[in-house]
Amino acid sequence: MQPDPARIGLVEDDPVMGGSIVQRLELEGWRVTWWQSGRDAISGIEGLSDSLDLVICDIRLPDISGEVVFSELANLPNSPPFLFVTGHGEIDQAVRLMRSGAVDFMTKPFAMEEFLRRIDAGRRTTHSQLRLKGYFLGESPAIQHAEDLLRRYAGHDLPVLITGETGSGKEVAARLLHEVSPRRAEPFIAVNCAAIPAELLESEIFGHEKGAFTGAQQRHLGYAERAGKGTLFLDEIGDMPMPLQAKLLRLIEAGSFNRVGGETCCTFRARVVSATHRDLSQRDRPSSFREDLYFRLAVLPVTIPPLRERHEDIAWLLDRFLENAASRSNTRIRGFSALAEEAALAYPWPGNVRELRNRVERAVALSTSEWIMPGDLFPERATKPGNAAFVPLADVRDAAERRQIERALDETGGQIAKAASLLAISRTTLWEKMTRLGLVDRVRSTS
Ligand SMILES: Nc1ncnc2c1ncn2[C@@H]1O[C@H](COP(=O)(O)OP(=O)(O)OP(=O)(O)O)[C@@H](O)[C@H]1O
Repeated sequence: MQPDPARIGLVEDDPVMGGSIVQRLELEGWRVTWWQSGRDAISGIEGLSDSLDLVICDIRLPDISGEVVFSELANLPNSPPFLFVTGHGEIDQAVRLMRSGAVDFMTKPFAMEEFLRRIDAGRRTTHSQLRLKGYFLGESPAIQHAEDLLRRYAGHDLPVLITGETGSGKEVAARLLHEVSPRRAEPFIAVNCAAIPAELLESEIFGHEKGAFTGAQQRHLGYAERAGKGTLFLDEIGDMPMPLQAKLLRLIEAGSFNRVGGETCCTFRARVVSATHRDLSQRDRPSSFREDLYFRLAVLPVTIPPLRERHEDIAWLLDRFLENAASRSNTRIRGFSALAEEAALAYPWPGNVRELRNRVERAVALSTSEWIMPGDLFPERATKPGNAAFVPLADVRDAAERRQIERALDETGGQIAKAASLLAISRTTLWEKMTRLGLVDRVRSTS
């Protein structure tokens, strides 16, 4: 199944289950170390942590729970990824563990082929390969954390709720989730619940039979049916009218629905992924949103942070959208001026990524020089001084210094002496700045 033999740790107290897992994994060519209690596993894994590619851990153990094993080992410098094996009643706990960093979970009973596939996907080598390929959503630790979660959620059929401000990239995240899931060859159907008039939404989602209402001249298949075995993405779910919420709950819980005016019960096979810019959690949920539906939709939650909380992505997105816009037009623009970049880093981006994309596209269309200037990105500032939001000057300087240092280190393959010379500062000054800005990991050689 895989070229290199993996080293797997197994924490399972049931001798029959444990024995058969060990036998099967060894047949696959993997080396397995088996512990039958949580305490034995903690001391065993501590000693082997570096060399284990994955730990498969039962949640219910005779002495302590698998959750305690995981949390006690989580702080090891090179702690291995954990795949949990759970009973049906423990899904909530498994989901909580995934949110705190476990790589995956399987519910008993499971098919061995699927189990092997999950082990192969979750083990450490695959993860480092994934890292090497880079992330799709951005460069900041915050967005990479969200992307890691989405990739972990991809192998499951449970509903996912994506929360984030308008324009932050919730639909992009939903599409990524679909693309990395086993459903990728099936349809991805996106429905914006806020954009469709309430009286049409039911027949748009569930379809209708001929004659169901005036004007229904033929049978119409709704989004739920057209999604097939793919993904049904319900955007702005917080705007779904109350009467439809009950029908949606049935769609998810029973896996079935009726077309409007129809008697036949249709089977629903798609995965539901929904998104909202509102906080639908218990604390702030509007009374117009059903609590039971919220819990059903949010089994696997993920938050897309606003752009102002992920500065590292601003420069990355600027370059990406500039490249896109430039490839579509016959532009002679070579890039962003340092001042334009600083202005972008200092701006709070209330409209998030969508606003950044629009501003770059407009700047490319209107700029008259080879380098995009602050006024191209923020033309309104020229006419409305004082309108722009302010951030501390020190933050602007740090962001600009970080970006230039990162560029110099990239250019020199992480060699501090050469980078210092490119930046026309001493090695000591560069080192001090890198320490302050948290960039010391980028250094390869201090020669
Ligand atoms: N990580 C990203 N990489 C590239 N483009 C992105 C990224 N995130 C968002 N975008 C772009 O930003 C715009 C808004 O993204 P998207 O529609 O996914 O946001 P949203 O949160 O779903 O918005 P809304 O709340 O309005 O539904 C789109 O043009 C999208 O292509």
